[in-house]
Amino acid sequence: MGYDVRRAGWLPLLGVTALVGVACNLALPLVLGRAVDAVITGADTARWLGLTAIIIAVDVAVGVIDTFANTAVVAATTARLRHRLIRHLLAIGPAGLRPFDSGDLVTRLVGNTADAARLGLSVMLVGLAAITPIASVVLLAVIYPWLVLAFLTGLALVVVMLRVFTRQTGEAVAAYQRIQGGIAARLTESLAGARTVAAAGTASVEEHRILRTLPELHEQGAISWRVLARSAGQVAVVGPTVQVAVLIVGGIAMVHGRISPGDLLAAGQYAAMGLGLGGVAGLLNQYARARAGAQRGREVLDRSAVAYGRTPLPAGPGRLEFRAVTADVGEVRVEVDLAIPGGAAVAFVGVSGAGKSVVAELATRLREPSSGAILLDGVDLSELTHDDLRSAVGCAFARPVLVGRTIRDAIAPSGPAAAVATRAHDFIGKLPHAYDTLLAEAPMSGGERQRLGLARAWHAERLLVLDDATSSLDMVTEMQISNTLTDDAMRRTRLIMTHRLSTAARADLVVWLDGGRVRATGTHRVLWEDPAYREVFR
Ligand SMILES: Nc1ncnc2c1ncn2[C@@H]1O[C@H](COP(=O)(O)OP(=O)(O)OP(=O)(O)O)[C@@H](O)[C@H]1O
Repeated sequence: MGYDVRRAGWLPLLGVTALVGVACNLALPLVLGRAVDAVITGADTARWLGLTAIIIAVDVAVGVIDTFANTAVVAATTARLRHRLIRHLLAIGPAGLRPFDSGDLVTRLVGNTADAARLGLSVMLVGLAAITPIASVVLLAVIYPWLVLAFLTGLALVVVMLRVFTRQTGEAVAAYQRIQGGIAARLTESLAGARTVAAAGTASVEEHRILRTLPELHEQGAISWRVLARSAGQVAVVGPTVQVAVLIVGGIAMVHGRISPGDLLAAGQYAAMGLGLGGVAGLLNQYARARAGAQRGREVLDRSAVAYGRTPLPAGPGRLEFRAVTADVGEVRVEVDLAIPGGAAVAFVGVSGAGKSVVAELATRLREPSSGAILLDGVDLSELTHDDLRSAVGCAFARPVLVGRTIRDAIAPSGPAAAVATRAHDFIGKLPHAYDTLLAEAPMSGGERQRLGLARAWHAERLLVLDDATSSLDMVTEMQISNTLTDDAMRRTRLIMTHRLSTAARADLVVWLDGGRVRATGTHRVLWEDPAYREVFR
């Protein structure tokens, strides 16, 4: 998928207005020269002065349209890029996003998209900027061919300077954006752990850690400006020198009667316009920022989105099969070969790090297996359509992140009935606006958050996976939810990753994980005979 930032409704209009603007600028010296000659000779004065006025008026008009369209193009393109990036970010899934820091992603999405939105525009403007020097050469040749020689010498110098400028500025800008992303990443990390930082009293250490690359950021910013200033200075020296050379050649030609005073005036202006590439340095700087911003967006878009299949989920009891499944998680390999009967309540137990969460992610397709297949009622999860998979399978986590504005949003697509089943309804009823209470105005305990997380997952029609999702609940509430779970009225298949003995004891079946593998399966009562199994619950 490309990162096309050139498609925008206003861009063609901008191209036309910019082109008209360039044409006006190029025509003006010639027409002005004619007007001067007309004033000297007394012939056609009104015609040339009138034409001069028209050109100036058109130039002003396109300038106004240009400013408006410029803003419109950048705003519309920025919005489009942000939509596209957000859509893609959410489609990549947790596994694909792992290499990125969230703060860095925010920078890419907010700041870098605004830069990237100028890519099409700056490519067009840099392209149009080349018209003026080329046309100036042609027009100087039309006025008097020898003028071209003086002019080209200066132009060659300026082009070399701008090439050096483009390279240096591109490097500095890319480094600047990368360092900015790093600062944002550390800041988000720190904000997420604000409580830990406060408790440890390490705020100043954090401040230094977050901003430790500030000197490098400053250095890269300074390099960009130094490069820009140097180029502008060089162009400022070369420009007038070449203009003087053109005027000397032109002056001699005028003395010999080869060109008119008006021509000399026009030649002087073309020399200045053709070499007045100081503005191009600014454009190239904008182009470098846009390119670097687009590159950072492309890195995200290059990560492939989770692909869903086209197979609808057939009717079935919710039988879940792990067929020779392996999953490589960092250095660890999890291996599972297992068939879970439909409608069973299965507890997955094992010491910390045994692989319970990895199995939960695999069962809900939040992680892809490295090999093997996971089937729900005979269909590989990866072949199921998005809607069938997500309505059939739900997952609740130990530390749920509540998203949305209100409590109602946070448990959607489930509704109040799910909140009743997961014992969340009682505390929701005590909130000022019950289900319409804003999340920001509803301070919640860990257990209450877990109950909302459970309610959210409750919509699952066939497979419900609870990854330590009741670990913060008090004994009574946990027991109540366990009862609802073990006597599930919807007869769904339930995988319950747990450290709790009572949950394992109530399950139809226990899968004992050890070092990423299934060590044994059976009922809790039978497994309990094994001292090593009993050790898991110590
Ligand atoms: N993103 C990751 N990168 C590298 N290793 C990981 C990652 N996630 C998990 N692991 C490793 O995979 C193994 C299994 O982890 P998992 O979270 O599934 O254990 P768990 O049984 O759920 O533990 P707990 O009971 O503490 O939640 C562990 O060794 C863990 O360190």
